Amino acid sequence: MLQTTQDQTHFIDGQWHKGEGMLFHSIDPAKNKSVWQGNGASAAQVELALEAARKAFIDWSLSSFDSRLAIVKNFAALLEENKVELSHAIAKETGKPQWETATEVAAMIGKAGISERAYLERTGTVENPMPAGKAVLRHRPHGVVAVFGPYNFPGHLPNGHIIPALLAGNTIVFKPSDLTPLVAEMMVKLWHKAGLPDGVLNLVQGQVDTGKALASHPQIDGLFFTGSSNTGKLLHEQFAGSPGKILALEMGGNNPLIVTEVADTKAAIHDVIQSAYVTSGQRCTCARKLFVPSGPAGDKLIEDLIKAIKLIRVGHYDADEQPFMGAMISAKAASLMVSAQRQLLDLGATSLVTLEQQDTDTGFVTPGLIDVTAITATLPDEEHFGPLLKLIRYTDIDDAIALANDTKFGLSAGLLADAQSDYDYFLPRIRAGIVNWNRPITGASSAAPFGGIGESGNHRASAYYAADYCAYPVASVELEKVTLPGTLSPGLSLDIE
Ligand SMILES: NC(=O)C1=CN([C@@H]2O[C@H](COP(=O)(O)OP(=O)(O)OC[C@H]3O[C@@H](n4cnc5c(N)ncnc54)[C@H](O)[C@@H]3O)[C@@H](O)[C@H]2O)C=CC1
Ligand SMILES: O=C(O)CCC(=O)N[C@@H](CCC(=O)O)C(=O)O
Repeated sequence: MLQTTQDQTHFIDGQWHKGEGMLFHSIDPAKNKSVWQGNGASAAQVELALEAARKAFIDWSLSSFDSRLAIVKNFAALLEENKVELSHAIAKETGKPQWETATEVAAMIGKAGISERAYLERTGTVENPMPAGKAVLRHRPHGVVAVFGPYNFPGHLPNGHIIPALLAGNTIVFKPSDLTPLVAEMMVKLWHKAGLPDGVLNLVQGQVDTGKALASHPQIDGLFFTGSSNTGKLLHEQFAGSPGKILALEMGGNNPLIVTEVADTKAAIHDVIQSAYVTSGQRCTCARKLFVPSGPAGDKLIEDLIKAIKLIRVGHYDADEQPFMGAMISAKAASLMVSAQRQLLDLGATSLVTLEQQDTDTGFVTPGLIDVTAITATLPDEEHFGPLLKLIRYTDIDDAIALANDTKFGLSAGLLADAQSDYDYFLPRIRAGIVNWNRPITGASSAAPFGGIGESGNHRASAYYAADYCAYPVASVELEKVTLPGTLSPGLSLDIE
C-alpha cells in the first residue's frame, strides 16, 4: 500500500499523476543512497491541484464537523497501523534515529485529539442571549490553503497544519520539503485511505519552482508555512498588499539557554545536551547559545559537559544500539556546519569540542562546542541549523540576558537554575515564545501554543493555536422574526397608517 512509483508523484483530485517538472530525488543521508525520485509538479499541475481544491471546498466546508473529525480519526488509526513503516521511512529520508522517528509518528497520532479539542475550544460556536435575540459566534474556513513543510519533521510539522486546517473545513494543496518526498507521499496515501473526498487534500512535490508557483498563485486564500526564516520572509514579501490572505509563518531561532546555580550538574548537562544536540541540532527550538557563569562552578560544569558531549553516540538510524544523533539531512548540510564553525574560529572563537564531518558523502557530524565569549560583539546572528553549541561565559546575569535577547529571532529560551527567584527574574525579561525552566528547550508540547516572536514567526502560533489561523470568526446578532423594538430611537416615528 505504501509502495512508491515514479508515476505516482502528485495527488490531484483523488488521482496520482506523474510530474511534468524537473526531476529530483531524495537521498538517504546516512547511506548515501537514492530513496525516491520523480519529476516535480509543473506550474500547470499546481494550477490543477488548486482547481481541484477549489472545487472540493464547498462540499467539504459544508460537511459536519463530526464527519470531518471521523476522517481525521481514521487517519490517526491508519498512522497507528502503519507506524513502523512510516517511522522507518522518516528515518531513511532524514537520517534521524528510529527511536526518535517513532516519537514523531506518535506526535502525529496525538495531533488528532489535540486538534479536535483546540477546534472546539478556540473556534467553536458560542451563543449569548441579548435583550432582543442572541449573539452567536461561529467560525468559517478560509477556503483553499497551501501548506509548506520542512525536512526536519517531515510528518509531524506539516501534519500540524493539515489536521487543524481540514477540521476547520479548508481544502489544501500540500507542498512538502523536496528533501522528504517519500514521507509526504506515504502520508497522503493514508489520508486517501482514511476516506478524504477527492480534491480535499492535494499533493504537489517539487523544488523551489513548484513552491513559488504555489505560493504566488492568486487562487490560494492562505498559506501555512514551517521552514527557514529566509524563505518565510520571501513569502511574507510576496503576500504584501494581500491583507485578505492568511499567512502563518513558523520559522527558525537563535535560542539561548542560561545556567545560573544548579546543584545537580549531571541533570543540567542532560538538559543542555537534549536542548542542543537532539535531532543533530536540527530543531528550530534547539539551544544555539549556552550561557554559563564565570568561576569554578561554571568551569567544572563545562569540563563535565565536554566529557558528556564526547560520549554522545552518533550513528546509523537503524543501528541495533541506537545512536542519540543520526546523520544530518544531507552531506551538504553537514559541510555547512563545518564552514560555520570555521567562520567562528576565524572570528576568534575557541573550539572546546570540534564538530567534524565524518565523511564527505554522508550527513554524519560529531557534536561541537565552541567558546564565543571573546567574540560576542561580532557574533553573527544566524541560525546554525546543526549540532554546534556556542558557549558564552558571563559574570552578570543582566549582561547574559541582554546578550540572549540580542537576536532578531525569538523562538525558545531556557533557564537552568535551582532558585525560583532566578526564574522570576528571567521570565519577564527574556524575549521568546517558548520559555522553559529546568527543562530542555526542545520537545515543545502540541497541547500548548507553539510560535516565536521577531523573525521566528508572524504572531500566528501553531500547535494548540493552529485552530486560530485555520478559521475566521463570524459574529452575528440573530432574532427569529423581524420585531419592532419596544422603544424607538429619538426622532423616529412609525405612525405610518
Ligand atoms: N518554527 C517552527 O515551527 C519550525 C521552524 N523550522 C525551521 O525550518 C528550517 C529547516 O527547514 P527547511 O526545510 O530547510 O526550510 P526551507 O525554508 O528551506 O523550506 C521549507 C519549505 O519551503 C519551500 N520553499 C523553499 N524556498 C521557497 C520559495 N522561494 N518559495 C516557496 N517555497 C519555498 C521548501 O521546498 C519547503 O517545502 C530551519 O530554519 C528551522 O528553524 C523547522 C521546524 C519547526
Ligand atoms: O507543533 C507542535 O505540535 C508542537 C511543536 C513541536 O513539536 N516542536 C518540536 C519540533 C519543532 C522543531 O523544533 O523543529 C520541538 O520543540 O522539539
